[in-house]
Amino acid sequence: MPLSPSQTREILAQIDHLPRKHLGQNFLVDANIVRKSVELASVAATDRVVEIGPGLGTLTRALLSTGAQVWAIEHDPRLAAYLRTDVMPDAGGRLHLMEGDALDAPRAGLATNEAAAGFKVVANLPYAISTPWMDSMLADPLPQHMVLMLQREAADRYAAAPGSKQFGAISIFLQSAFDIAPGHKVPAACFHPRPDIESYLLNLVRKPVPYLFSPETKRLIRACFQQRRKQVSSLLRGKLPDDGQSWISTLTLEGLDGRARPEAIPTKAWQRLSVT
Ligand SMILES: C[S@@+](CC[C@H](N)C(=O)[O-])C[C@H]1O[C@@H](n2cnc3c(N)ncnc32)[C@H](O)[C@@H]1O
Repeated sequence: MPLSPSQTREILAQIDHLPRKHLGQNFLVDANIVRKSVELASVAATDRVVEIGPGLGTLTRALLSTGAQVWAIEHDPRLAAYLRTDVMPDAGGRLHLMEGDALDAPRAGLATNEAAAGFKVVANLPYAISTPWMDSMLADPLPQHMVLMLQREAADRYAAAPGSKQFGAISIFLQSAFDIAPGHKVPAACFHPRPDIESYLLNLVRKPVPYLFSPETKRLIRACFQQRRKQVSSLLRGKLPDDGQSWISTLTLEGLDGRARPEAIPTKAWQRLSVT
């Protein structure tokens, strides 16, 4: 059973720990959401699962109870010490815990050759790192499935459709590699302490043929969205050998032309842009 709010408060008192806001320490205290996270990712005994920020191990224990192998990375030394003494001994050698920053080890120490054989990510992400961490996950080998607790605003940006204000570079990169399956709204009452924002459980399934952008193309797309009110023809002037004219001419496939603003251009069209 996941930790209740009072058990969470008790453990935090025992280890003399005050939740740290800058590390996004809002611990899950809702059994239903913990169960849903594991179920949405269909975690099974044969799976390798990466967890970012295991905290007090609520989600970690639920993942381990399926029989899966779990690779987890925790930045807070006091929480990492608690996990080593209180969660690891019950894990039968299936919890591979790292202490450190997930931005330095986005797959929590899961080796590339093992990741290539298939892995999933299930995590209640620390909000401050969600976008840079996500960006680093959008590389080979991609996870088969990710179920991520996110700030509602971030989830809306990741899932945004062209034409909306939230549509940006990260929406394009993510939606080129993953399909967005139904997720869940998560109220603040599911966490201790309660965050002052709404959360969302985002459910991402790797596409049968995922598309990954090169780092150079990513940089160019990001630069375009930094001036999202400008037309693409002026944004690309001087940035590509032909000022982007050959790519711009393909926008007619979408009924668009060089006057289009970045947010109006659909993901498929951005995939035709390539910086070499
Ligand atoms: C939202 S809490 C989730 C805790 C736990 N998984 C749960 O659901 O109750 C985020 C966790 O990520 C940890 N964290 C914050 N920044 C981190 C980083 N850069 N790398 C790894 N862990 C981080 C925090 O210390 C905290 O334990």
